[in-house]
Amino acid sequence: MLEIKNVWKTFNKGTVNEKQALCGVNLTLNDGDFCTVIGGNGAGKSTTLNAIAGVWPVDCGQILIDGKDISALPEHKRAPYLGRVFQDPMTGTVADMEIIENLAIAARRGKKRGLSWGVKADERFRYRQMLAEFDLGLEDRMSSKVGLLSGGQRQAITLLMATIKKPKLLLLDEHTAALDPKTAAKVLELSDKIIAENNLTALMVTHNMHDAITHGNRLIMMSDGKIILNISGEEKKNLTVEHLLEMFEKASGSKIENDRMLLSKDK
Ligand SMILES: Nc1ncnc2c1ncn2[C@@H]1O[C@H](COP(=O)(O)OP(=O)(O)OP(=O)(O)O)[C@@H](O)[C@H]1O
Repeated sequence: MLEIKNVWKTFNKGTVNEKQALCGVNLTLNDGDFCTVIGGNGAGKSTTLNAIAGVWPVDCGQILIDGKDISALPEHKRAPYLGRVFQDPMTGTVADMEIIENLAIAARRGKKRGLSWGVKADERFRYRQMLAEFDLGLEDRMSSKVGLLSGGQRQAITLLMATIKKPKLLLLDEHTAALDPKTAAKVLELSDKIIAENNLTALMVTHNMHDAITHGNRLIMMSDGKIILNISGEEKKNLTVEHLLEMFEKASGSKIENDRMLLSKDK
């Protein structure tokens, strides 16, 4: 489904700030794989997601979705394949618009404005049902402006917007990191549910080792722009934080230096 083949990315080439952020990344995800991505500070996790989304061109290598090479496509032409949720709850939604308007915009992504732009009763009913499943009371607030919602509620709406058109690939970039632990757990539960119910393929960057272990069927660990661990199947199911730390130290030859990751290891 997703194939990343020998992708390299250098920032600020030829300057004192030159940084080789991706060094020959290779990754294949099958349909329905839910892969968590963990690693130290500056390991290349967000850069990998940006490379897939086409935020900038990569130096070399290929990115394929369902066998189609999207490496040369600009960001807006990759958007139909992708759904993305960022860390900041403010980024995915339009604060001044109602919940229902935000959802309607997401559902019409890629379509030309026309007579069908108004929200019909059956569409309203569908959104109401989707929101009711979240169990956050949002189904009774469909006409509320999104700016009035809490960070967790807003992130739940962003998640729904990112998946409403069933993207080929869902990119979650530390999407619960700005939330309090209880809300983060709720948004993760919603993410699991949406991914499973729609059989989505997903990549989720997290600094929380416990979350990386307990969610998804795959786990990759990055260090210095490379994937140093790629775990799946029974090995993923039986993984513990201690084991993961040991494997990281063995594979990278160093101790983990990401404070946030270490802080989250006992949760
Ligand atoms: N647009 C950019 N311009 C210059 N350097 C960048 C850019 N984006 C990322 N980098 C650098 O590339 C390296 C990898 O960054 P990236 O954001 O992918 O790390 P990360 O694994 O997501 O880390 P963190 O957990 O700290 O967010 C870092 O050294 C970062 O400073």
